[in-house]
Amino acid sequence: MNEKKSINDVEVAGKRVFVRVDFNVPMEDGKITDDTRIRAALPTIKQLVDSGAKVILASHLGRPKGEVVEDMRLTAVGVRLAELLGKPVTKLDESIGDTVKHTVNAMADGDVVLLENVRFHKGEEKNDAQLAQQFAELAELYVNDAFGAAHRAHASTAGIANYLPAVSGLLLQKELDVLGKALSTPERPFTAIIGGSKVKDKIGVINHLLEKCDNLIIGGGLAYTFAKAKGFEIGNSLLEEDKIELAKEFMQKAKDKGVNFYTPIDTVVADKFSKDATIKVVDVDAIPADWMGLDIGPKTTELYAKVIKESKLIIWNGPMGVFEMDVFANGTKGVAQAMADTEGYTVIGGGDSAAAVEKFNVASKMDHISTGGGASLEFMEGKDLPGVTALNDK
Ligand SMILES: Nc1ncnc2c1ncn2[C@@H]1O[C@H](COP(=O)(O)OP(=O)(O)O)[C@@H](O)[C@H]1O
Ligand SMILES: O=C(OP(=O)(O)O)[C@H](O)COP(=O)(O)O
Repeated sequence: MNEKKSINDVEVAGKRVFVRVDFNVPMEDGKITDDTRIRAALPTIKQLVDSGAKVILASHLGRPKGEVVEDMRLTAVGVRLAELLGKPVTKLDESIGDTVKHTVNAMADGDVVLLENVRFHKGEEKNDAQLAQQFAELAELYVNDAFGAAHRAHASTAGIANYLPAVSGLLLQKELDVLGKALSTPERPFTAIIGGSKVKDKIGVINHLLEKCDNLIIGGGLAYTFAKAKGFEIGNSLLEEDKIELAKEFMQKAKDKGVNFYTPIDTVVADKFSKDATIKVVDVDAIPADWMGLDIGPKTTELYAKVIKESKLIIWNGPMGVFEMDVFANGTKGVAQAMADTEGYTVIGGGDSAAAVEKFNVASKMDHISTGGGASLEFMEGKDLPGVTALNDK
C-alpha cells in the first residue's frame, strides 16, 4: 500500500481544516456510555489546535438514513469533547449551509467547531458529489481521522478528498501502521483468533489470515459449522449449512499452508438460549440433540490460552461465546486473560472483542485496541479502505 500523507506532512497553521472523526459513540437516554472514540481522536485535534489550525470536526452518529433524528444529534458529544479538550467547542445544528459557512469564516486560529451529524443528509452515504463539495467549501484542508468509518465511501469520508488536499490524522495513521505492520511483517508465531456469530461475516478474514498466520483459532457461534464439517453432530447450535463445504476447504487450506487450525475440543451446551438455561460441558463429539453450544469449554480455553501465551503476535476478532450472559462468558474471559498475560503483541480488532476486554478489565493490558470493528475486519481481509485510498500519497 502507498504511504499516505498525514497532518505531520502539511502546513496547517491559520488554515480551516475539515476533520472527519468517528464520534459514533454508544448512547443511552441521551448520555454517552463509552467515550473511547472521542478520546482516540484527541491527539489529532490537540495537535491541530496547538499548531494554530481552525478545526472543523464532522462525524456521523448512528444510522439516521438521511433524516434529522433528534436522538442522533451530536450535542452531547460536543459537551464531552469540550470537557476532554479543556476548551470550548462550538456545536452547530447543521453540517452545511450559510450559518455553518458564516461560523467557520469567523473562526480564530485554534478554535474548534463541531458540525451536526453528517448522516442527516441523504447525500452522505451516497457519496454525493454536491454534498462533498459543500463540505469542501468550508475548509482548505481535509483530514480523515475516522478509522472506524474508513471502510465507507461516503461524502465526508471519501468524496470530499476530490476537492481538497487530503491527509490522514494521527489515529487513522496509527491504526494503519499497527494493522499494516502486523499483516505485512508479523512477528512469529503469529496467531489469529476469530470468533463471533457467523461464518458468513468472517469468510474474507479467515481466508486472508490463512495466508499470513501460523495459528488460526476458531471460537464463537461459527465454530459449530466447523464442528459439523468435521463430522460431529451439533444439536441446536448455530449452523450455516451452506458454509460447511467452505469450512472444509479452510481446514484443507490450513493443512496445505502448514497453519495450525484450532477448533473447540469441548463446549458449554445449554437447553435454551437464556441465562437461566440448564448448562453442561461436553466434548465436541458429544453435543446432545436439542442442546446448543454457547461457549467454548474449559479444555478448549486452556488450549487456546497456551497458544496465545506462546505467540509473539496475536490478533483477536470476535467473542468465543455469548459473553453478554455471564454463564457463557468464561471462554471469552479466558481468552481475554491470556491476551493480558502473554508477552506477545496483542491487537484487538474492535467491535465485540473490544467490548469484551473492557468488560473483563484487561483493556489497559492490550497493545492496540482498534477503534473500528467493520473497518479493521475489512483491512484484515486485505481490502482497500475507501477513506484511506482517497487520501494523498506521500
Ligand atoms: N455459540 C454462539 N451461539 C450464538 N451466538 C454466539 C455464540 N458465540 C458468540 N455469539 C454471539 O456473537 C456475537 C458477536 O458476533 P459478531 O458480530 O460476528 O462479532 P464481532 O462483533 O466481534 O465481529 C455476540 O453477540 C455473541 O453473543
Ligand atoms: O461503529 C462503526 O462501525 P463498527 O461497529 O463496525 O466499528 C462505525 O462508526 C461505522 O458505522 P456504520 O457501520 O454505521 O457505517
